[in-house]
Amino acid sequence: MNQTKEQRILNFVLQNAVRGDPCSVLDTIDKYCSQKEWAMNVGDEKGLILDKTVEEVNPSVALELGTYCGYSAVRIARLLKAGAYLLTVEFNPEFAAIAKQMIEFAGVQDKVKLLEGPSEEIIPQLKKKYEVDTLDFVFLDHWKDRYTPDTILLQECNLLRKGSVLLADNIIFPGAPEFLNYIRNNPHFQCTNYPSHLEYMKVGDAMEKAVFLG
Ligand SMILES: CCc1ncnc2c1ncn2[C@@H]1O[C@H](/C=C/CNC(=O)c2cc(-c3ccc(F)cc3)cc(O)c2O)[C@@H](O)[C@H]1O
Ligand SMILES: [Mg+2]
Repeated sequence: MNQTKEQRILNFVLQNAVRGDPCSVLDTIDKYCSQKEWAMNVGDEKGLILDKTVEEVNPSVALELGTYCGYSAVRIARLLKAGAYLLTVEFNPEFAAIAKQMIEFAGVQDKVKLLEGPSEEIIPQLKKKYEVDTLDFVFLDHWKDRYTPDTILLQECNLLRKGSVLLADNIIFPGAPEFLNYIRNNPHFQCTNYPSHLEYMKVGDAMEKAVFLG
């Protein structure tokens, strides 16, 4: 049975990256996906915007929607302080299995909890089942038409507090126009746009930061 692209990416990491070294895992994925097979990781250029935002927020509890192969989970987890952790949500079992191995190989498994299932089911469970009080940082990188309903759900579940930071990928390409309209016209959020490029391509893209004002 021939391999999937995601399995090829994982195998390339297992054979070429340094076990326990998150930066080497990120560099190896970026090398494979820029030279051999494109894949929808946030990538090295937008990854720097993600890094800066995570460092600025310095979250104790972070949430990621859309784990995929685990690239941004490794990217975020490597920057978390002692005792801080990332909850990452993925509903495709194959991708979840790949991401789990990627996270473990990078050595950040103690900081990452991979939650398998659709975000609309997981988000309402975060307080009771996963003992979350509020979220300091949320990275949105799943289906683009889910950004708005999940942002509304996070508010309904009282998971955001004054100063919680959302960062959304792909504002330009593939685009999240409905989310952009929602969040920029919402008086409870202070938005900032970060122009960049689509991962591994010369196509324009951007990330949007939205700080919850309470
Ligand atoms: C039900 C809610 C829900 N709950 C839990 N997990 C969920 C979920 N909805 C989705 N997932 C998982 O998240 C990942 C999907 C991510 C979706 N991302 C893009 O579509 C995207 C596309 C391009 C691009 C494509 C083609 C181009 F030509 C150019 C650019 C670039 C990018 O950076 C992109 O992020 C997968 O693992 C899903 O299984
Ligand atoms: Mg993306």
